[in-house]
Amino acid sequence: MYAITVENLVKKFGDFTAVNDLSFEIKSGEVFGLLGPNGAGKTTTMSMLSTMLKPTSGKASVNGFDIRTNEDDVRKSIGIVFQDQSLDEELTAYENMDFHGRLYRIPKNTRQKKIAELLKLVELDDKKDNLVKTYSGGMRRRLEIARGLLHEPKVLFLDEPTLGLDPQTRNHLWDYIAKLNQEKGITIILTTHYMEEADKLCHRIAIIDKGQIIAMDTSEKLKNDIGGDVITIVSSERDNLYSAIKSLPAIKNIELHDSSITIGLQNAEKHVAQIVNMASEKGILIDSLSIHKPTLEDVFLHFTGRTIREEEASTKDKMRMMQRVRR
Ligand SMILES: Nc1ncnc2c1ncn2[C@@H]1O[C@H](COP(=O)(O)OP(=O)(O)OP(=O)(O)O)[C@@H](O)[C@H]1O
Repeated sequence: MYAITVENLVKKFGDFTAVNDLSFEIKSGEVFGLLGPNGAGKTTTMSMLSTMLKPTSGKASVNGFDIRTNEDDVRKSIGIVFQDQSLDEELTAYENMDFHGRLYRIPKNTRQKKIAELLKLVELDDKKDNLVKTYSGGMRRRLEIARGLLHEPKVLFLDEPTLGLDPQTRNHLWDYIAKLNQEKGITIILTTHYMEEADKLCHRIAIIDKGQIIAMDTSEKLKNDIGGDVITIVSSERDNLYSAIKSLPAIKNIELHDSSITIGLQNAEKHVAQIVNMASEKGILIDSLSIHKPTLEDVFLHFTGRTIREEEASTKDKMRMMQRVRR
């Protein structure tokens, strides 16, 4: 049983293709992640699936409802927590929840019961009468998630759920999201540019770049596919080194980057001496060498030749956080 099916989805803004022929399925009860750098097309995809944006072409259904012809039913069956904060700062947490419940026409008794239950779930019940403007970033996100669940959606959309939060708060929020999925069986689709977040939370991950899915699987499988280990070598003579070692039989894949060479292979410790010896026989200097288990960053690098560039992302985080504070 699929919660979401997407077939050849495309979104163009003028001549620019932001989402380019995406196809995937999400099973009921799954936590599915769209991982990619800024501008990859993640938010645009989520906006189309949640009916906030019309696709240029392609098809998708959410909880069995067509996103093009059955917008109301899609909306009623999903909860959304998007990047830009939409809480009313001048209201308390309870009032924010209550307002949302009224919008969805949830009867008073049920509403009161659900609000109490959800505020407890996200551990905000003792702060329910405090104004949201006194809340920290992490508390606000938890409240947004609780609010998104008030009308009992089957699918929850989380767009960059931990954007701009400190690592401790981020960890805390991951626990809530995992708990929601396990205890309530809610299907979750989330976007992130934090590899650790995708790794920790998602049953399956679609790595997206320039509007296209470049790889999709479980985190473990994606990492295994590029070799059991990764050796990263930094050398000013990396072109020569690349030519010298590229045909070694143990090497599963080898890539040349701006400042390094990455090698995917099994049992790296067995082969590292051979690589170093070949370099020294040719008089090639190695500046540094490291061995590690593949990460999702290695997977991204493997498919795109680039890194997800956390630094750039964090500049954007800061800008967004400043916008939030100003509101
Ligand atoms: N309304 C719009 N008009 C024109 N271009 C747009 C519009 N919305 C998004 N884009 C462009 O589409 C591309 C994908 O944007 P999108 O927001 O989906 O990326 P993203 O992967 O979610 O990254 P981010 O986390 O930065 O939002 C970007 O190049 C963006 O500039």
